[in-house]
Amino acid sequence: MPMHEAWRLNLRALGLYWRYRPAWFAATTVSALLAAALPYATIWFSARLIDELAGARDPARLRMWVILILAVGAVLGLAAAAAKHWANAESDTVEPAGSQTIPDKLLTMDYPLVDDERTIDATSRIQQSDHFSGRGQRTAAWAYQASMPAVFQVLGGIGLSATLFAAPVPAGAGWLTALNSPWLGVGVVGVMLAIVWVSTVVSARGEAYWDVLDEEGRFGNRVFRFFGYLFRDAKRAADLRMYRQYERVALPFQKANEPWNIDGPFGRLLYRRMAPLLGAGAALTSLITGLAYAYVCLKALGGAFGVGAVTQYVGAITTMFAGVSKLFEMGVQIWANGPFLRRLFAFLDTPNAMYQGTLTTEKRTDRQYDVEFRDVSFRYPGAPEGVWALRHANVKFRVGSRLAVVGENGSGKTTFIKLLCRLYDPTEGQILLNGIDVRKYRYDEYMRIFAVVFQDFRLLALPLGQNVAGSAHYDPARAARCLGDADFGERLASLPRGLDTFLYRELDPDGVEVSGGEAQKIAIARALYRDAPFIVLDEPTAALDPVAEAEIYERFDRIALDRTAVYISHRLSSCRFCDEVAVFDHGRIVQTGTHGELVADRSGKYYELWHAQAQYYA
Ligand SMILES: Nc1ncnc2c1ncn2[C@@H]1O[C@H](COP(=O)(O)OP(=O)(O)OP(=O)(O)O)[C@@H](O)[C@H]1O
Repeated sequence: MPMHEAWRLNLRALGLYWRYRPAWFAATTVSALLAAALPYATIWFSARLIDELAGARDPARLRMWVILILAVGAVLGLAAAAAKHWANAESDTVEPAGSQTIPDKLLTMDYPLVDDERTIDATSRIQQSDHFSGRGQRTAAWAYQASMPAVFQVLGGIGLSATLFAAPVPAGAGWLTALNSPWLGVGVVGVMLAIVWVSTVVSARGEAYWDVLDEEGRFGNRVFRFFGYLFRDAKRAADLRMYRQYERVALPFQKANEPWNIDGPFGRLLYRRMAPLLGAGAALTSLITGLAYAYVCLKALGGAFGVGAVTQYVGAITTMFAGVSKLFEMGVQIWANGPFLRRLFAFLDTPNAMYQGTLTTEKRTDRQYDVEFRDVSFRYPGAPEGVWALRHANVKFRVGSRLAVVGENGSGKTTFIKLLCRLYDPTEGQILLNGIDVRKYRYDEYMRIFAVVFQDFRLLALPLGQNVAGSAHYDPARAARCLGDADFGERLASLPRGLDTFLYRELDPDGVEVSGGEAQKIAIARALYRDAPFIVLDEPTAALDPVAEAEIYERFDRIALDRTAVYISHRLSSCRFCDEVAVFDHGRIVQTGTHGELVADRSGKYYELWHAQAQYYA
């Protein structure tokens, strides 16, 4: 990647931190300035002290230099420590900006993009680089942090060593007077710069391997992430034991796909190709100290300056060149970081394709929201041509009615719900709200019309009340009422801390482990608390025992009140409570009608499903 492109990307990455916390830049800069000033002050004052010792040895002046060395050292030391403390505190504060970038993007991405293979791959690679080599956003911050002291080191070094080249060797010093040639000074600096350059080029070759490693470890990292979480998930523990999943399935897979070990491709690259280059690059810079000593000592030998100045000049030159080589190294880091940032920004710049309308959704107390599917077809992104999850669906929801959606596995029921609440947009056809295409409404407002309990709903390891209300501040009486309506009232009464009881034990040792059915009731209560005009339950009773199921259905009319209710169920007996049933088969709505009408149609799908189920209960 061209250097200017790498710079642009790194500056853009710094912009992410700037937006989050400009004070971090100030703290880092001030801290770097003070940290660089301290050694130079010590070098300068020590040189004066040594000169005095080697010369007049005036006790008053010696005392003054000693006091100055101590005082300046103490003041600068304290100031540097305070600035470092400030900079560290700022770094801790700015750290979340680094880890929040991906979650922020994922939370605002179009839903279909979130589980897209490209998103999974991109986030996996970005996090892999971040954790493994620190490449990406954090390297940009780190390069800034490391460059600032180097800049001040170089400036201070120039200030303290400028007189070195000007100080002449007296005429009587024989061949050493040759050192007075300005070209020699230029030559010495030139050779030092050349050493830094060669060392930089060698290191750059080493650093370039990070990108190769990133590519090599691409799949291995996904394996690594999967296995990293495998054992931490307590919910997997039973399966792992029952089927000896780890020994029999996971371990062989892990072994076959593990690229990290020292003998694998990863180890070969990292230890045999990259490490020697980085080592050689670092070793080369030590030549600079040798050269500085040779030049300065020869000039001192010729009588250009006293012994005190030798310490000053050697100290100044080596510190300065350490700064120069650090700046070159940072240049390499910035360059090597470019491809990683390109991937990060390619991900962050992924455009949202779903149309975001501007119409506001009317707030109606009578809940008169007419929703209609008009010839809707849908194919999942990436699904092969001709594979439709939903085909030519036509449904008009009757306000305040109960619609049951039934059908075999994979017939398109959940897809239908996801389209209804606009997690996806139809591939063909339209969904209308009060006669207007739903795409034209503001997305957040449209979503507020629905309260959905998804099949794979998730609760948080936080207090029960907050789970139900979906908010840290809520109305406890309403939350308790909704839990009661969802048949969780008795269980709530048994909890000593009531609504304040934490669910699960991740965050509270006294948290309760709720059963699958209890979790489902809490999820239903959550949907009720939302008080949306549409309530949608995707297999609301799958995990409920028969008594609870009957309870829920009996109450359902009362619970749903004047809401339009849609629920998907595999237990067809529940359809008797509904005003209408839509039967799905291979992505098509093949029948609609009441339970009674559909059961009477002996040639229909519903009849087939009903009798298949009735057999089990006969
Ligand atoms: N995210 C997805 N990407 C690609 N295909 C999907 C995705 N989700 C579902 N499908 C496919 O779409 C079809 C319909 O799935 P859907 O989940 O709507 O069925 P369902 O009727 O709800 O099934 P079930 O009764 O098992 O819950 C299935 O063939 C499924 O494989």
